[in-house]
Amino acid sequence: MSAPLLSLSGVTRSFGALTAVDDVTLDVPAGARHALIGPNGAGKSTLFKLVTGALRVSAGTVALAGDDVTRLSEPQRARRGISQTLQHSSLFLSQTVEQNVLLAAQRQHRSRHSLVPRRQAAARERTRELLADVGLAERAGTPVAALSHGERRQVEVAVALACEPTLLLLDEPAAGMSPAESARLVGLLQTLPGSVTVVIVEHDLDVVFALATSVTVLHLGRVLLTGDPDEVRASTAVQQAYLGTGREALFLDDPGPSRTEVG
Ligand SMILES: Nc1ncnc2c1ncn2[C@@H]1O[C@H](COP(=O)(O)OP(=O)(O)OP(=O)(O)O)[C@@H](O)[C@H]1O
Repeated sequence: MSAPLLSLSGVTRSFGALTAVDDVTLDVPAGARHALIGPNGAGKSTLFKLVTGALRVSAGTVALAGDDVTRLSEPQRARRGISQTLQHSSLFLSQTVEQNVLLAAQRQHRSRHSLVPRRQAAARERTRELLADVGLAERAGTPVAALSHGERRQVEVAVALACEPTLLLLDEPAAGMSPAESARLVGLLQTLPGSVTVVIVEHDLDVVFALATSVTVLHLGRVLLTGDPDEVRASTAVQQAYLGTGREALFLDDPGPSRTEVG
C-alpha cells in the first residue's frame, strides 16, 4: 500500500499544564475525505494548526507524503501542498470575488515562474475555472463584502484550491451557514478531484456524515476512535463523549443495517 498522504505520530501539544493534543497517531490516505470531530475543547483546532505548521508540536512527528515536515514552517508546508481555509475569513472584503481568487492563483504561478504575460493569462484562466467549480462564475465581479456568508466560504474554498493543494484543510467551513448553504458546500466538496485529500474540522455532523469517508473523534486531546462514519455513529464511547453537548441525537439515529458496534 502507498504511504498515507498525512501521517501523524505521537503528536502532542501542551500549553503550560494543559495538554491540548495528547499523543495523536493518525494516517490519512491519499484521496480521503477525513473529518476531525469532537466536543468543544477536544483539541481539533490545535491539531489542525500542528498540521499546517501554525503551531509547533511539543512532541511527535507530522509527515506529508512520506516526508517528515515537523520542523518546517507554515509557508514551507504550504509550498509542499498544504492549503487551508480558516475559521475566520481571510478574504479581502473590498476586492471582488475574482480579484481574491486571482491573487492566490498569481501567487501560485509566481512561485514557480516569473510573471510573464503568459503566466498571468494562465492565472486568469485558472481563476475562471475555479469560480466555475465553486459555483461563483456569475459573482466574479461582486465585492466579497456584498456576498452572503455561504458564498464567502465558497470563495475561501476557491482561494485554497488556487494554491493547487495535495492536502486541503477546512476549519469549520459550514459555521454560520444555513441548511441550504451547507448542502451546497457539501455538493461542492464532493466534486473536488481525488488528487486533493481533504481533512475537515466541522461541528455540523450532518455535513460530516454526508461528506466524510473516515472520521477521527478527539476527546480531551486524545483519539477516541478512528473509523468509517457508521462505526463512529454507532460507538457508545463517542455517544458518551458528546453527552450534554446537544449533539447526541446525531449518534442515536439508526444509520441502517451496516451499523457495527465498537468502542
Ligand atoms: N493558545 C492557547 N493557549 C492556551 N490554551 C489553548 C490555546 N489554544 C487552545 N488552548 C486550549 O486547548 C484546548 C483545546 O482547544 P482547541 O481550540 O484545539 O479545541 P477545539 O476542539 O478546536 O474546540 P472548539 O470546537 O470549541 O473550537 C482548550 O482547552 C483550549 O482552551
